[in-house]
Amino acid sequence: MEASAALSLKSSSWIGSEKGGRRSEGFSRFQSGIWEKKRVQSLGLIDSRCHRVSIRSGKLEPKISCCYKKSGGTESIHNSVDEALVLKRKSEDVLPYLNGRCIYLVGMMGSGKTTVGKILSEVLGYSFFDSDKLVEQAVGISSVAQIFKLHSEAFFRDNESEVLRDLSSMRRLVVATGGGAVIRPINWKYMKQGLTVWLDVPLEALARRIAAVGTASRPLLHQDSGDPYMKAFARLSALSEQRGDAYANADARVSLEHIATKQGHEDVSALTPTAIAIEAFVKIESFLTDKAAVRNSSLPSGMSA
Ligand SMILES: Nc1ncnc2c1ncn2[C@@H]1O[C@H](COP(=O)(O)OP(=O)(O)O)[C@@H](O)[C@H]1O
Ligand SMILES: O=C(O)C1=C[C@@H](OP(=O)(O)O)[C@@H](O)[C@H](O)C1
Repeated sequence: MEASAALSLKSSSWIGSEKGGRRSEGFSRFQSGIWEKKRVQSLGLIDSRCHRVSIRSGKLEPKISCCYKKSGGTESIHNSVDEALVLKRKSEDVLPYLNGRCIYLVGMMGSGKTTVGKILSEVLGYSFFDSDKLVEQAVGISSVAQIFKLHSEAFFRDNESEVLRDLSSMRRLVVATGGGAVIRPINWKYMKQGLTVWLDVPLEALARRIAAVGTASRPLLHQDSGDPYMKAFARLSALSEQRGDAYANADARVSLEHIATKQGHEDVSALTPTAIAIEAFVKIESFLTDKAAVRNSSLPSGMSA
């Protein structure tokens, strides 16, 4: 089945969980001395391995963590078998073009980088990293909010750049970056070693998601009082203004508004993370095949790269 056909399948609103690892429920953790792969869950038809590795002092330490949350331990994150199948098929289309290159997800806080990143990594058989978690591990402080409080945002940003630098020499990873990683040009140099994908989510939807889970883990949005939605919306708007076009540097843009229109939904909240992951593959494939076509067109006739 073509992705476009599957994207038009009826889907219901998706109710997810906060940043997987930020809450401990359903989050099992393993450590091992080798680059071990561990099957941690079964998502029906999909090979669902998910690994994380820690970086300390600029060195990669093979710490493997299972990072997918399924509330209640039984429900699948995929809306339907059809959706899961399309996802699998799209991943198989994209895999040869990716050729081991990493995928970096960029986007505002709450745009779904962690949620979608885990799905992409599982189906590709890539490892998953959350750059915020890697900074926490490198610094030895268990939350980004505490790092901001005990040190400063600049200290966090320096460590974030170091983490991205270390990741840039690796292959076969999906990385959920922090929402502010895009503001430093050096981070783009690191991320452009792989493929960058922008999850473009309307501010209203971001504010709704963040108001639902609270702002405790996101220091730039934290508020002591006031209506959670209104406060989150105001802060997100200001940040988005400051960041200008930074996200648009990404190689591929996944617009939730665009997917919702294609699927005939009025609101992006009807979209499942799997549908968003499928669109990410569509956009990645199109970027990579366009690039290959440009390369081939510059070769002498009869040759291909
Ligand atoms: N497609 C979606 N629809 C509704 N909520 C979502 C969707 N994707 C993620 N969420 C929820 O939004 C919040 C932020 O998602 P997360 O993946 O942690 O974003 P990020 O890593 O970009 O900050 C979480 O509570 C998550 O469950
Ligand atoms: O947008 C930002 O500046 C930030 C986003 C956060 O990551 P998420 O996008 O994963 O929430 C985290 O890195 C930090 O709180 C700063």
